[in-house]
Amino acid sequence: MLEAHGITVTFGRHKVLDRTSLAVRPGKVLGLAGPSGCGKSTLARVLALLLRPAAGTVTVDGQAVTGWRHRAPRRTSIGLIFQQPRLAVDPRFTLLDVITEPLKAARRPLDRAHLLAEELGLTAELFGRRPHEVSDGQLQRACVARALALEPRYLICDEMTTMLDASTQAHLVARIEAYRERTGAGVLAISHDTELLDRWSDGGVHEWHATAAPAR
Ligand SMILES: Nc1ncnc2c1ncn2[C@@H]1O[C@H](COP(=O)(O)OP(=O)(O)OP(=O)(O)O)[C@@H](O)[C@H]1O
Repeated sequence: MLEAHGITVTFGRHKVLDRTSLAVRPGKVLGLAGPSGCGKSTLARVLALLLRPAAGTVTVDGQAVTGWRHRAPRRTSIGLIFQQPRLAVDPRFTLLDVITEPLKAARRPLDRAHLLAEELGLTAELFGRRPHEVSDGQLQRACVARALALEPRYLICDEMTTMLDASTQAHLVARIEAYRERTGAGVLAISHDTELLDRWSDGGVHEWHATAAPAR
């Protein structure tokens, strides 16, 4: 399980998360909905071990993350797909660079990148293009391929399809479902689209009504 226990995050005097807890089970999709600004993306970054909370712990398959200097295996066991792909990639990278980035960092063979790209519906002519030469949907497909490259045990999809058309959304969700079925990965699906979450989540939808503490 990927678990957050009593997570508190404060930006300046603004307490964004106040002792928040949540658990993503292997093989299940947990939906997370809630009003804009309530801290969903902040929690996603904490769970992906990218942001250290002021209090609370993250546990990955029973192992508490301590000290926040993760060894590579634990960090690579969680994949994060961001809402805005253009903010999530280096603008100098080609789509193939985007997909091979984690493989290079983990010193894994790069040939897998072509297969991943094909599975995500990217044709070879797109491999050499840079972010400004592709559509948002094509770039997000590359970001999903990047997130799956190291076969993470957990995937966090943070408003992954909000800005995309219905057919691209359906394709990306189907790819993640195929991955989940094959590997038994757990998925946290964050979205404003409660219809999508109702369709997608078999591990329940966590409706997060609590708004963040107001800034004083
Ligand atoms: N690095 C940061 N520094 C200061 N404030 C931040 C930072 N990141 C987020 N915040 C603030 O924390 C609050 C929660 O932001 P977050 O992005 O987690 O909300 P969200 O629920 O994901 O919203 P949305 O649904 O609109 O994406 C917001 O008020 C935001 O302005």
